Amino acid sequence: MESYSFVIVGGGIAGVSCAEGLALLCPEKQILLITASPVVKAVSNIIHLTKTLCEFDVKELKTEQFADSLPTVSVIQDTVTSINTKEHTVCTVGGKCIKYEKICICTGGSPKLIMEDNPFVLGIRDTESVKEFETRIKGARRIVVVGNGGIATELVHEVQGLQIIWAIKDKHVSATFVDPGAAEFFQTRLLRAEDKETSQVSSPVKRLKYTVHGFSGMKDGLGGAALGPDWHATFDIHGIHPGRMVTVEYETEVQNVSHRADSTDSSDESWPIHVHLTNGKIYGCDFIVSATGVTPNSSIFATDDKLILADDGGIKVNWKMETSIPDTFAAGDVCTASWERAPHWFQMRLWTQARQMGMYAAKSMAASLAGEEEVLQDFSFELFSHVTRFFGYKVVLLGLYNGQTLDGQYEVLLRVTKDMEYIKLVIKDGKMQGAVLIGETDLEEMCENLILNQLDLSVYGEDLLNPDIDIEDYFD
Ligand SMILES: Cc1cc2nc3c(=O)[nH]c(=O)nc-3n(C[C@H](O)[C@H](O)[C@H](O)COP(=O)(O)OP(=O)(O)OC[C@H]3O[C@@H](n4cnc5c(N)ncnc54)[C@H](O)[C@@H]3O)c2cc1C
Ligand SMILES: NC(=O)C1=CN([C@@H]2O[C@H](COP(=O)(O)OP(=O)(O)OC[C@H]3O[C@@H](n4cnc5c(N)ncnc54)[C@H](OP(=O)(O)O)[C@@H]3O)[C@@H](O)[C@H]2O)C=CC1
Repeated sequence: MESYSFVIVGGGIAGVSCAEGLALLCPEKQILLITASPVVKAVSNIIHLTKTLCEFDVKELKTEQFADSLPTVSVIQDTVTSINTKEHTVCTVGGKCIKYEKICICTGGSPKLIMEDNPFVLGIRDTESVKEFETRIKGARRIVVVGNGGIATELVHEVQGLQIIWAIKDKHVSATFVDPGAAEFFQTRLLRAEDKETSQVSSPVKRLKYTVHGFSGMKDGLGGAALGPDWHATFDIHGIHPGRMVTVEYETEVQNVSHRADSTDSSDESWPIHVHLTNGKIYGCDFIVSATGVTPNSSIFATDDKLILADDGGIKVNWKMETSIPDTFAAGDVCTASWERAPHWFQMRLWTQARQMGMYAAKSMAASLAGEEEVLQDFSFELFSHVTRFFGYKVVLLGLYNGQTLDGQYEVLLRVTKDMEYIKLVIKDGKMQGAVLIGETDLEEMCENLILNQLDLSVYGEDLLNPDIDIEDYFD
């Protein structure tokens, strides 16, 4: 039987970062990456904006290309069906059984759709699903987007040439990421009717280009690795009309859908599907995008011993990224951080965290193989940090940026310059707990430091955000 020191399951950012980390830390050990997808996702061109905040490009590499780049890493494209944790063996659909000493599960997540099996309900996760979306949108006049997180926020801004009904449970848009004030700040760009390409709001794509040649889909219907920054940039996601129109339906959910011709909406057109919202409105549309979160792929293969799962379905991991089963680690979207967290960090299923967890799992696995007891936790778990783009603006989120875990016991310092910047600082007992920085604020480094060092800022009061005072001078 083939045997490896380390086996990693999954070729997304978490699995690839884990493999790269192990190759670096244990150059004499053999590593195997098993992935259902024909391409793997690797990080490149990392730009550190602060200690914890970084931007990077994502490359899609064919499995052979990735294996060629690291001499001790082998890659097979296959689907894992079972892991025997006592025997330390992993078996695949392709009939392979492989022995390992340490294994890391990085199988990601799948879209959690509002209606599984309804052909008019699409989820977006990997290249294949965006291609399906691209095909469907070509002839579309109207779509209903359900969900109020990352994908929905990006879609309503990027999709052109058709009417979008955005149905959200909350009182404001993009609630997974921002507060009502920031949502208000986005409003002009959200409702702008003209074609984005002819307006000033589009920003150049600096990062990822997805080109997957000869990608003929996945074995066993398993999804590929998740998309990430700028995923929409290389797909043609235009409907048939010029411009676009977004109607937001607030505080509502989808009650049911019907295909009946007698379901009527306010238009006189005929539609293949009608969406009945809990607020009583009915919208006919060409299809529905369910951008309603992810379910961790934690139970897609058998294990002899039961992996303990968290309430959200993720595999519980401790601060060393160890699961409940010895020699079995997990990282990325599939796992749920179940250690006592630093006060300003929490888990969100993001690209950045998948990378940090994959790299850190590698460190832990290497130490475990070497019998080293002590592993220092990575600095990145000290502070939640995320940088992205919403509605054409740079968005930086730091620490408890929405007052998470503070039970409403905090103050907010705000500075808003219409169409330019939105800065929100979350302060408790005079100390900064979090920040939302939208636009080119250049404040990320200072805010990061102030959250980490918990300096008492009471004496500065509102001067902290006084545009006439260069507050960075205070803290040099
Ligand atoms: C449209 C979209 C946009 C996003 N944008 C951003 C963003 O701007 N910023 C950000 O930080 N995050 C973003 N994310 C989230 C980010 O992409 C994910 O959090 C991250 O990629 C998760 O990485 P992962 O390696 O844990 O999982 P995945 O990327 O899902 O990889 C899982 C891998 O496991 C393989 N696999 C699954 N089951 C098996 C099996 N049984 N056997 C073998 N292989 C298996 C899969 O084929 C895949 O290769 C976005 C996600 C989506 C869907
Ligand atoms: N730029 C970025 O950083 C991006 C990040 N991503 C990441 O990719 C992953 C997938 O994105 P996405 O699908 O948008 O997931 P998110 O977790 O970001 O958002 C899911 C949204 O759907 C809502 N929701 C859940 N169930 C229902 C339901 N039955 N009916 C109506 N609304 C519902 C959630 O509300 P509630 O929370 O109240 O349940 C939430 O608003 C996430 O991990 C996300 O963080 C994706 C795109 C861009």
